Amino acid sequence: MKYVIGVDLGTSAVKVLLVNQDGEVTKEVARDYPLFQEKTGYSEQDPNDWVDQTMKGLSDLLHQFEGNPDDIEGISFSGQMHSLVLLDENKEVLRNAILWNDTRTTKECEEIYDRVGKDHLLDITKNIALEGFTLPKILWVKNNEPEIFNKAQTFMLPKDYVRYKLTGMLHMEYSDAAGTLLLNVKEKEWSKEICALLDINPDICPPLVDSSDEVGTITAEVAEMTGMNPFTRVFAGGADNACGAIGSGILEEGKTLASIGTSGVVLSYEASGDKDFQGKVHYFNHGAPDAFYTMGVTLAAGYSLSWFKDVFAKDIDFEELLADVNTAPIGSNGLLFTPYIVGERTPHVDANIRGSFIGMDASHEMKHFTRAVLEGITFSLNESVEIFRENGKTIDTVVSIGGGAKNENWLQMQADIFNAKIIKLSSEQGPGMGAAMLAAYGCGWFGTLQDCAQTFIKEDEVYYPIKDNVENYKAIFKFYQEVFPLTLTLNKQLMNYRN
Ligand SMILES: Nc1ncnc2c1ncn2[C@@H]1O[C@H](COP(=O)(O)OP(=O)(O)O)[C@@H](O)[C@H]1O
Ligand SMILES: O=C(CO)[C@@H](O)[C@H](O)COP(=O)(O)O
Repeated sequence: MKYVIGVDLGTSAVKVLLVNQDGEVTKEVARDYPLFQEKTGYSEQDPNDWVDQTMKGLSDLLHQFEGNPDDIEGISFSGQMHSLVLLDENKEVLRNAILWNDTRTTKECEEIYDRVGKDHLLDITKNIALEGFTLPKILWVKNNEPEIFNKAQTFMLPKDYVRYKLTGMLHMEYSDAAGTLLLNVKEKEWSKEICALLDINPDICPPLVDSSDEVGTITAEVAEMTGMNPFTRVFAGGADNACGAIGSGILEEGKTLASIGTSGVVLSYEASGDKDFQGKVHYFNHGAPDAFYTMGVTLAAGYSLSWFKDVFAKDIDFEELLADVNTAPIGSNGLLFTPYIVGERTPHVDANIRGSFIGMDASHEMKHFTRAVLEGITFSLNESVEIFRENGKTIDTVVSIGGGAKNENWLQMQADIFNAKIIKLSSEQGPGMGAAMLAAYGCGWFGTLQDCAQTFIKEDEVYYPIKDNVENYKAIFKFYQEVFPLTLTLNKQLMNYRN
């Protein structure tokens, strides 16, 4: 039996999957790393933590593997998007990575609009300037840390940096490059024009490759450290959401994905790169050849739940925390939560808004708060579902992946709030599976990614919307939507008291 490895470099952890030719995940290892939040709005990680933990994860996997390492033919990567890694002339990391959920760059977004023009930016990149994208982060370093910026020879994204450390070969692939705001998404080339308008040397942009391109083999040193065969073929991989889409079979029009990881995403396949969503949703290159996808993003989806657990229930695990949520009624007995704890992206582009619990009552217990958090996260994702429906998309079936798909009550809640059939796959590790599929396709096991999907993707459970619940949630969703405008001014004023 032959195998491939899919590495998913998430925000909370790196997950390493060993997948056989039948698409079965035969081993799975996860290793986490810290997130640094020095100030409100800041979010950083050390790129070397990603590399160390990936190497350890691969080594753990190889130790547990009872077969012959020579049978592991290929490896590929999925990674958190947008996060900026800057390298010097010796390809050493210059500072911590500034992550996708770091929102310190509001001024830089304004600078981009001033110098490039909003419509022109949208024409070239298909996207608006959001604090989370990479270009505003590059400008932030240029404006605030010129001594570091002047030393920068190249910029990278997380999984591209890890792949570089494993192979010695430096590339970026299109699905992640699309999230930088420096790529001409339709033409698939770096925008020299945007670089010129913002006084950025275009040479910092790395060479571009396709997701399934073979970029080399692992180095002898990495082989030695992990137990892998030095001839293991390495394929570029994709942005975590592009890989999540591949790993969930979102490979043709009409298919929708909901991912609840640290962020939350509702994603839809697009065959062409010339539709106009006016920047209401993100519009990026897919990891599948010549395809695209659109998506809405909740900045703190799983992160709202893990924040809640860390602050109020540190000593129990997620299973215990969620064990009795179903004994609390729909609407959490009149308690609403908005998951804006690090600001929001879709549908409210607002780095300063913050979350709320509305309607706290003396009768509320832990289970009501926990349920309200799950409901608030899912309502936020439903705002993206609504945008897609308003733009004419039919959303009747949604594949649900990510850590949030581990809980069956939450899956039923998604069915009831989205008013759509929810499919849970046999592995909730969509991005890691997508990365493994890119390696399997790259190794020539299948003629197309679609063929690979037929073998690799297996449905586990289906959750159907329950009519009464759907009606109840429709009414509560309207109240949820009122919280943003009602708390806007208050949150602006409170900003002065955040450190
Ligand atoms: N058993 C569980 N039930 C429900 N949600 C969970 C469970 N375990 C983890 N999660 C949620 O999943 C999130 C992590 O999902 P994951 O897809 O691994 O994220 P990432 O790819 O960003 O690292 C956590 O923040 C948490 O909210
Ligand atoms: O910023 C985005 C997408 O635009 C996020 O979806 C990141 O890609 C991080 O993903 P997770 O760690 O939540 O998987």
